[in-house]
Amino acid sequence: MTATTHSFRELRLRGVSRSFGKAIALKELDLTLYAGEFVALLGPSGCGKSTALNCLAGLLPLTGGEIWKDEQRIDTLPPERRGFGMVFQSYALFPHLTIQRNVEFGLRMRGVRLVQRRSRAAEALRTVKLADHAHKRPAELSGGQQQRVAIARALAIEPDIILMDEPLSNLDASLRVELRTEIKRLHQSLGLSTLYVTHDQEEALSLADRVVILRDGRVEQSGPPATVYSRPASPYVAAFMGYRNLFTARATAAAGPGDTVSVHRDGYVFQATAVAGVQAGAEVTLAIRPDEVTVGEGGANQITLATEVVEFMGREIQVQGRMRDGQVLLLRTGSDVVPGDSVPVRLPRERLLAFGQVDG
Ligand SMILES: Nc1ncnc2c1ncn2[C@@H]1O[C@H](COP(=O)(O)OP(=O)(O)OP(=O)(O)O)[C@@H](O)[C@H]1O
Repeated sequence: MTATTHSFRELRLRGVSRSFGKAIALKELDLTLYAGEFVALLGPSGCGKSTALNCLAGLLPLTGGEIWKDEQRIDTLPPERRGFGMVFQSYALFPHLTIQRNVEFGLRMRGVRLVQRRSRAAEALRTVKLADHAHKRPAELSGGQQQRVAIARALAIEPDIILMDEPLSNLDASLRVELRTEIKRLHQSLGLSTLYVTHDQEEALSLADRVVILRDGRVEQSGPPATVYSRPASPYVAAFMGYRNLFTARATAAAGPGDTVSVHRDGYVFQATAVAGVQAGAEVTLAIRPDEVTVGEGGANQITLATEVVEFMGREIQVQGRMRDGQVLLLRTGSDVVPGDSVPVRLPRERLLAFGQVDG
């Protein structure tokens, strides 16, 4: 298949809400997808990701808000007229149909004639490198191959946008990584606009041009992978981005966004980087990733860690220890550390983030 010519500029969710009785799954969600973009909707279970995708696809009616594709309002259209291809966690293939017929299915529903159907399905199967399996039935393929069939089926209808809901979740670890690369390759070669739902930060960061983190049915942060990874906007996003060390301290002076802020905690004084403005005397949450904590003497933010648990991780080890005041700290290092050691470690100022305590 050749690179997509986009038939729209932007898809816009405006104040989209969805409730189930008293439970609010989406709260006035605003979200824009630009043509050609790969956007990952990321968040923990229950934050509203699937609801957002299903509202978009027309599988769930909205209880508030609107969805627009350029100047066309589409939340009032039936699913098949919205121009989306869908890929689900469960491959949702028909077991009694051949792979070829499964891929043709959406085209048949749209009244595409047999000859054209055949050639478009064959082309989609070539794109996902499954042309040789066209005559087989789903049960004869691996999980990863079945999901590629589902992707081919979505591609065959030549959608404006592909919606993917946790497409890799049913696969084992090695297949997951393999198909992730395949999805990235398809996006790079076809330039298809994609909205991809996942709870896996690594998947979101590796695939997407832009990551949107949802919290309780609202956008908590939206930005390029490198930004949400190194500059999370809140402790909630930080926790999701692998900042496994989160603990409180108190600011000794006010600081603006990006400034160095001095904080103290139980006899320790740390220099940290303020993510947003911090008031003097305010409680802050400090966040640092285990792989940013360094072992060794020297420099500011030096503490001694009483090590408790050491886990072998391949190139590195993960160490769990306690600070003098009992606070648990995780680090990753190539140094030789054993349980029961007293190890000097440093929390580099530029990687130790301080969040004002607005949302816990
Ligand atoms: N059919 C339903 N009836 C009642 N509540 C629902 C229904 N579907 C979703 N919810 C609720 O809406 C909220 C958002 O659910 P949703 O499935 O969108 O979350 P999610 O982020 O996709 O989570 P998961 O990854 O577990 O699917 C949750 O609190 C959920 O319990």
